[in-house]
Amino acid sequence: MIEVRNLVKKYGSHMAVNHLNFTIEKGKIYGFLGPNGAGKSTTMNMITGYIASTEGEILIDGHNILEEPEEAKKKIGYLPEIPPLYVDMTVSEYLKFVAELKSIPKEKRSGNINEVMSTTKLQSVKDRLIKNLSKGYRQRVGLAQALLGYPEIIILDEPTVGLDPKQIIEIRDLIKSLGNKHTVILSSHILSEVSAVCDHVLIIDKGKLVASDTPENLSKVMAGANSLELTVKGKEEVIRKALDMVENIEELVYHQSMIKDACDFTVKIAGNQDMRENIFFALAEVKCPILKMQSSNMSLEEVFLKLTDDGRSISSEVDEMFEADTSENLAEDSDAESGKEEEK
Ligand SMILES: Nc1ncnc2c1ncn2[C@@H]1O[C@H](COP(=O)(O)OP(=O)(O)OP(=O)(O)O)[C@@H](O)[C@H]1O
Repeated sequence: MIEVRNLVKKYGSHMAVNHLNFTIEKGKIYGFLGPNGAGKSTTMNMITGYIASTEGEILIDGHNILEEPEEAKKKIGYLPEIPPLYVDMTVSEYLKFVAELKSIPKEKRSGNINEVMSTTKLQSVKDRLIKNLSKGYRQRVGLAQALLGYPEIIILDEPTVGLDPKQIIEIRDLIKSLGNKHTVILSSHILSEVSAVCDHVLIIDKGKLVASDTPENLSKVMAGANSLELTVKGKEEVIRKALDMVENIEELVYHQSMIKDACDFTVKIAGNQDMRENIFFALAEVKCPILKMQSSNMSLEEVFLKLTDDGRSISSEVDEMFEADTSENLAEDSDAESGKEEEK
């Protein structure tokens, strides 16, 4: 669907994007994760044809974004970090305007506008001026404009920044539902967002791709091995003997358990094999009940911190921003929803 080959963007001598290579497959939700200044927006702006690359190429369904921009851009709906809204228009006036800009045939415009307003739940505010809407609703208007024209690919740059927790959940649910019909690329520096929404994660740091995998695999691979924490009732020798018979177990480390007559073990498993069922049956056979079995993979947050130098400072920065935004937007939104806004 999207091929990014050897992509470079230089601002003077500063390398904002440093030889990126990746492929985006159809029908998945991709998370583009990285600290501030990692090069996420620059990459998205190149994929959508907003800015030109210094080197390399981007193919959208086989069309080079610089050589065949019309064909390539038709396939993309883009919500930039700051949505390009005309705030003196009403929601429906603005969407009509965008539909015209996107050259959607006249007879299809109102049908398509109604559809995207229904997807983004904008009907109740369709005659409001955009400048009088809360941040959450403005973001939905931005999403609606990206969805007009049925683009196959939807690119969203930090779509939940500045929203309150309720709005964040709504926008995330909306993004998940978009994944049924579209290929979605979502940039974010919020780790929980990426693991909650995305099928695949690309981690970028200082313009370079440092990881590309599913959130689950990233956690496993970074942990060095796939391992389980077990608490089992029974004698250490009996449990050991039973687990020794299970294939793919590389290492068995005993720990004293806090629970009476039980033993704790860390079990390291080869590769990405899921051995939980085999372990269950092996221990059932020797009548040693499992009291706890838990995967001890790294969280995506730990992976991110390990892969990027300044991950830790970024996370706390995000938390602080999030707290500040929350109170501000809750006030703003309660106005919008209770209909206290006056249109000027
Ligand atoms: N127009 C520009 N001129 C010069 N430098 C730029 C320009 N745009 C971006 N940069 C630099 O390129 C690097 C990547 O910026 P970019 O905005 O792509 O990062 P980002 O990952 O999207 O960060 P953020 O999450 O803060 O938006 C940064 O060092 C930034 O300062």
